[in-house]
Amino acid sequence: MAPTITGWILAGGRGARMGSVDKGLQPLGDTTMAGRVLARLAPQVDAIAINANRNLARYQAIAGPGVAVVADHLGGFEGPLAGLQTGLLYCAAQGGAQADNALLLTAPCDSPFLPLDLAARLHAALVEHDADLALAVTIETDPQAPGAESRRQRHPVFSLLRASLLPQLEQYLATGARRMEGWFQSLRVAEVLFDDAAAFRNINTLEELQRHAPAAAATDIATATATATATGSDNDPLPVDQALRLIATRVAPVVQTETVALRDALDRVLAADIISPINVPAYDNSAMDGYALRGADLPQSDGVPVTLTVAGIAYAGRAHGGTVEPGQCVRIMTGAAMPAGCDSVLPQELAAAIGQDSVTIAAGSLAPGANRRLAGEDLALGGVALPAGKLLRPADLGLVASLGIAEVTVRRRLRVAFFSTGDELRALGQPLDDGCVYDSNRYTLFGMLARLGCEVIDLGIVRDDPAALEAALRTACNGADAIITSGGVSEGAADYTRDIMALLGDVAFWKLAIRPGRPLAFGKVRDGGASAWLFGLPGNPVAVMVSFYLFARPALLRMMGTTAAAAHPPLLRARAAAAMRKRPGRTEYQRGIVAPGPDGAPQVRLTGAQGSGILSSMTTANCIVVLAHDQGNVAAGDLVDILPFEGLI
Ligand SMILES: Nc1nc2c(c(=O)[nH]1)N[C@H]1C(S)=C(S)[C@@H](COP(=O)(O)OP(=O)(O)OC[C@H]3O[C@@H](n4cnc5c(N)ncnc54)[C@H](O)[C@@H]3O)O[C@H]1N2
Ligand code: MOO
Ligand SMILES: [Mg+2]
Repeated sequence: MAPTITGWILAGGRGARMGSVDKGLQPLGDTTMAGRVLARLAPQVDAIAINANRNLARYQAIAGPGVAVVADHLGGFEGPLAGLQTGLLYCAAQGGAQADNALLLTAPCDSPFLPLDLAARLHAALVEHDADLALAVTIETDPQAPGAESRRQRHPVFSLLRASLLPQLEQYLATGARRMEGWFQSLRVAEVLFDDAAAFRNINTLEELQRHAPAAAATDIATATATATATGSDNDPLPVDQALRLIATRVAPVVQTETVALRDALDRVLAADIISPINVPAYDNSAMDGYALRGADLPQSDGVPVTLTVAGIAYAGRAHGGTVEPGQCVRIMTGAAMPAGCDSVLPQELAAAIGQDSVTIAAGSLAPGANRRLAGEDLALGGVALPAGKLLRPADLGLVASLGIAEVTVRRRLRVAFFSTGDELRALGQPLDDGCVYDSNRYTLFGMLARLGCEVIDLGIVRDDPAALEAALRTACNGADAIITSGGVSEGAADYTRDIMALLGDVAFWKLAIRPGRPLAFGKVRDGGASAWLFGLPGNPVAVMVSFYLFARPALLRMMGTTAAAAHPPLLRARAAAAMRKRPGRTEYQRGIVAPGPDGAPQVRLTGAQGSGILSSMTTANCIVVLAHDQGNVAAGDLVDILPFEGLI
């Protein structure tokens, strides 16, 4: 299960070095220090809250509704460790079923330049080292003494920790100790080195604040570059989970909603919980065709048979009006309301004898209460029938209909622009000149986007020409929420995508530790006031599909407003029919065909050559075999992970 990360902004200090002002409330650019930290942290986490000990109402105004502002559990400005404790208590209170998996990410309110990949990188380290806590580290050099030795600086207030540490922290606090680093000594701590020390700089004095205010507007761009430094290079490609995390922490659901007729809601994302206005079923009813009776009338388990008088008949939609007296029963059909007084139904085939107006029941043939469907047993009045974020499937339409609801509010459709790049590409209908290929990526992309229910904007083929590329991206920004391109992201002499994307926005280029799909660009591109998230996918036809499914699709689903669970379908296990070659140190996505093996359990074989230009392998396959980062060669008979292409729905 994916962890839930709660962002926790530490704003509970006295601000001693700022003349006791409330640091988080100091204006910075067009917002406040805390507002800025909130804006940078919120996209990285699942939930966020502010920890403040003064001016709670003003913090609430900055945070807006839905963001909690929480004062320290220990009163009296006891320092950041008390803030941490309050954060862990907050997680526990929110926790529910997720509690074991909950994480807290702290950041101080006076660090308006904090990295946009803070959560992603700390989380990756926490998992990799199976640590209790991950914290940020930078290398500091003294600007006054450039030649002097640099030192490692830990930033304990930028920590990601497991919410389950609360009892340990309470024990530590009970000793009277209050130092963060003191407590950390008892924990498994993973350090994460960030290149950009300036991102962690905090503002301590009013003079510093004045100095930084003008620069604040420019920091989005500066930190975009910091994000880009998490790039992964040829020698050190970025693992899949880090890239996914980075993407997930940045994109947010579209805000607009629309109300549509129930049938039009198929494959759309529910914008608000559907609360059941009725009980379903609305009344107790029979699950069987047979005889409704009083459980108390049934024979003792070792007793003699009982004969009941049939006092009437109940149909679905036509109830038996009267009350059933002891010794009586009612002939009843499936779905008919239970007559007053009855609590059990004898299926007719279980009757020992059926007479003209009587039924005989043998001992032990029925338990009291059997075959009665209770009012509200499917959906209870006032309960959440479907949660916001649900991608509506056929069953969901039926469920909503069972509540009598004819229209639902869904998020608006995502608008996705896409184009192919390459001088060698020819559109369908054109002659295939020497050295050219037909543009197939726009068709696979169209299909994949249409399946997601996106509004697609096809911008055609764009030449390997910087000006043409720039124009296409600018056009795409206007009117699209996301842009998908294929080709030109590698390092060939005609691969311009990277330069133009960087020119137009904040784009990270990665070499991913995967195959296929190594080069990938992700980020935001802008044109005037318009902007869109951009996925620059590699050109090879299999790479474009694999990188779409693995990276773009989950991000688009999140933008559509689905819950994280929907964005990542579960991997299943199948037995390898034959050996598979696999190099450790990268995740490999091989095309497979899964079918029942000799024992009936799923067995998978590869489609043959796995080159990333062999598109036919994608049409032959019915699944992707996912071979994990650290995994080596697979022997015949080993279990491997697979991602099936087709779901039932
Ligand atoms: N020196 C290096 N070369 C390459 C590397 C590398 O790391 N170092 N990575 C290789 C990998 S892996 C891939 S994938 C590709 C990615 O290249 P680009 O994104 O720059 O894509 P192009 O060069 O434009 O095209 C690659 C390939 O795909 C064909 N293609 C492109 N678009 C389409 C389309 N719409 N329909 C059909 N086929 C398409 C194109 O003709 C090329 O054959 O770079 C490797 N090189
Ligand atoms: O991404 Mo490339 O297709 O790995 O070959
Ligand atoms: Mg290329």
